[in-house]
Amino acid sequence: MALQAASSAFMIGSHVWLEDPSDAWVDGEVIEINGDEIKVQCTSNKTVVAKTSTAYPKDPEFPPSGVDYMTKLAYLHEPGRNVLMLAAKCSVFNLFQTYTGSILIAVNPFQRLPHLYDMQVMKKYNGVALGELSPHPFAVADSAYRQMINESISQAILVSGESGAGKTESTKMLMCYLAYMGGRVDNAEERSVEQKVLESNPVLEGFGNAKTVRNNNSSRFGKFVELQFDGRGRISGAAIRTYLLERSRVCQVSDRERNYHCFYMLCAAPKEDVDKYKLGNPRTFHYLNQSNCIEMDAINDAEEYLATRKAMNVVGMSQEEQEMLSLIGEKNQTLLNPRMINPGVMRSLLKSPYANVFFVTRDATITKALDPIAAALSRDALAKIVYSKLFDWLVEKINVAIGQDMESKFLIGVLVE
Ligand SMILES: Nc1ncnc2c1ncn2[C@@H]1O[C@H](COP(=O)(O)OP(=O)(O)OP(=O)(O)O)[C@@H](O)[C@H]1O
Repeated sequence: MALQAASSAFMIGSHVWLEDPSDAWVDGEVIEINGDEIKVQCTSNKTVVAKTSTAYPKDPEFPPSGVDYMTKLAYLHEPGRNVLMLAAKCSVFNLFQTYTGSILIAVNPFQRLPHLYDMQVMKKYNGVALGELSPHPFAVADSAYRQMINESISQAILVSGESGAGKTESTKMLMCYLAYMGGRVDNAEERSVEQKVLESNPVLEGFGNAKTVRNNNSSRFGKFVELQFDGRGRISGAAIRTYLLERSRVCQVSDRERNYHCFYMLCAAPKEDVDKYKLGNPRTFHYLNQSNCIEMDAINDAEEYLATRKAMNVVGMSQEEQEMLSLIGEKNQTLLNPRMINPGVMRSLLKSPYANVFFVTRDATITKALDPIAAALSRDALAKIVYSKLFDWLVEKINVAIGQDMESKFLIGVLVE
């Protein structure tokens, strides 16, 4: 949000922000006004002449330790926001989070800060009104939980922001807190619903996340996580609804980005699996080698493969179902309804450089040769459909494993857009 001051608002002595090519923003005091230009004595001691239209007013009272609430800022504009974030980074506890009204604005810290999200911190936020303690995702989750209990109304939390802003991480924190509040303690032997939701994440991320220019682990789908509660506020079930998976990525990858993680994981699987599924170097696959980015420093595909297989076991996927997923590399037909498509025909269709369009009538099979471009387009269209069906199937599988409670009294939904 940018509220730019009218040029006439500046007087000699006004405090202003000016954009600076090396320091991003510099602040100072107006010492001269000449028509539409102002001369500013900067706090860094240099003197700058700038157009009044490019200057932003500065709040001289802004506390160097920062503010908890954005609404406490006199001016909401780009330099003010930057200063706020800088101040937030410097403060002792209130790292990277602020409120504007009842909306929490969380800035991606790009570093792990476990001391801000551990059990002790959860205990601290339990039952405390929003705004009493420092801004935190736990405070938002607590407020939703309390309102659900006190007013007997289901709640929804919207997590919004640009790619890489930290939506997925914030959602995990919200889930952890809600799990802490509504966790079942009656059967310690059995894994709880909330545990299953969190444990299913690696599977969902393996097939729905990819490296983009902005985020090494970008979710390429929208998600609505529904936590269901009984009348006593205990979690009784959960469901994950996904929407708008980015299908084009399956067959088209820009440079510096990657296809979905699962493809690289499969290629980095232990040798016996690679041989079994007839996989190999990812650079030999057209859907993977369109981009130069194959390996990533931050992600070890071989380890991720094992972690994902483990998570598949945890969410209750049988060995046979896992094998079926692995076969996507070579035999797409296994994922299609076998009554509709003959596996042998499909194999020859996909392997042939001149794929055929075919129609099966009661009396005959009619085939028509496609030119290579049309054949490649058909192949891509098929791959996209197969992949999105696979993803939907996976989500359904996860939901069965987690267990929905059709009788639940309330729910708290977390929508990640
Ligand atoms: N609170 C946090 N603590 C530590 N690291 C974080 C936090 N939030 C984000 N990050 C880091 O930033 C990366 C990107 O965050 P995240 O995946 O949550 O973004 P996103 O908004 O969900 O992006 P996309 O829309 O592309 O999926 C994470 O992989 C993590 O490394």
